[in-house]
Amino acid sequence: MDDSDNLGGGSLLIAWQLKDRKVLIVGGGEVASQRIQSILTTDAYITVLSPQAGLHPRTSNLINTRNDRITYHDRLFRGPEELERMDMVLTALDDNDLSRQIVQMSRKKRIPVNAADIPDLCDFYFGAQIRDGPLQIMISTNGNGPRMASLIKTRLQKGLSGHEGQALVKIGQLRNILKERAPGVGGQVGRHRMKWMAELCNQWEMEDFTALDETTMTRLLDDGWDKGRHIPKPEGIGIHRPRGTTAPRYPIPVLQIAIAFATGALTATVLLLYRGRKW
Ligand SMILES: C[C@@]1(CC(=O)O)c2cc3[nH]c(cc4nc(cc5[nH]c(cc(n2)[C@H]1CCC(=O)O)[C@@](C)(CC(=O)O)[C@@H]5CCC(=O)O)C(CC(=O)O)=C4CCC(=O)O)c(CCC(=O)O)c3CC(=O)O
Ligand SMILES: NC(=O)C1=CN([C@@H]2O[C@H](COP(=O)(O)OP(=O)(O)OC[C@H]3O[C@@H](n4cnc5c(N)ncnc54)[C@H](O)[C@@H]3O)[C@@H](O)[C@H]2O)C=CC1
Repeated sequence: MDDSDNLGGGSLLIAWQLKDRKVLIVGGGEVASQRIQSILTTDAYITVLSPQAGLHPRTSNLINTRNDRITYHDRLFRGPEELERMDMVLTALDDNDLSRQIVQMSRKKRIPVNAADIPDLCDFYFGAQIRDGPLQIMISTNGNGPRMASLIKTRLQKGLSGHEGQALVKIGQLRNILKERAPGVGGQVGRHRMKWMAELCNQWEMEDFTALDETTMTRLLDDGWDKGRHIPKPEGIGIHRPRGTTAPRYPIPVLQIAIAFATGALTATVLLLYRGRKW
């Protein structure tokens, strides 16, 4: 399908940086506990507002163990003053009217807001998440099927090797060292860096990156970047893929061909036997 057939009606998928920003969560039930967990991964400061009696055990636990990031107030929401200096507001309430009012207050102050019980009024939605180190995958159905988002997540997880996060950590380190070695923003040097990094990612297997260390990274830059910006083979700079992580390049087609062959042979045999049978 052509992408241009599909414009409009979607949400912007972005990786929102919230480090040291202030997030208000009104409510402390199960949904709030999930919100807290999601926001904690961003290193934001969280304020939770809810009477103690309404706290889910997971919320209580997070409040107790993460008081470096979470400020808890054991009380009901008081009014617009709660929103002062907040960068984001989330409601996870069993009170739809209050949730609606908080959305309106946030909008007046131009603070992005999500109300767990009123999709139509949300500035943004949460989604199902797959995380592996720096790799972050969000599955959004744009409000259509939250549970289905979770099931699609499980399907996608099965397609990952488990090495992506580690590979990305190494790639991040390598890119930083390369920027130190060939400094400058934009221009010719930027274009060369980008071309070399893109080629390296295209030519190496994901697992090769996981095996990089300080020595082999230096060797890769000495023998590759410095010598005409070429891409060395992993073995050429002393990288031997860790045992058990060698992913065959085309595992599924090979298996499919084998199954198709076996099925074909079996069908032919059955047909021959059937034809040869005297009734
Ligand atoms: C619009 C949105 C707003 C927002 O919350 O940002 C929203 C809204 C609502 N969810 C409701 C119900 C359920 N939500 C879940 C689960 C999740 N909900 C999440 C996101 C979102 N939920 C946003 C859209 C995301 C998208 O469409 O992609 C996930 C993905 C992420 C997260 O919450 O962090 C997380 C799964 C994470 C994971 O497992 O990985 C389950 C399943 C379960 O609990 O097992 C159920 C019951 C079954 C079902 O309904 O599917 C209801 C009540 C409906 C009613 O009353 O009938 C509303 C309000 C309404 O729809 O009116
Ligand atoms: N977006 C999503 O993924 C989902 C959303 N929902 C919706 O999210 C909402 C919350 O769900 P749960 O956490 O399961 O509910 P819950 O009943 O466990 O929690 C409600 C919380 O609101 C607090 N609260 C109530 N009035 C308050 C006030 N005036 N000030 C401060 N805190 C107050 C209570 O103390 C409690 O902590 C529900 O409206 C539900 O429909 C439900 C499931 C999934």
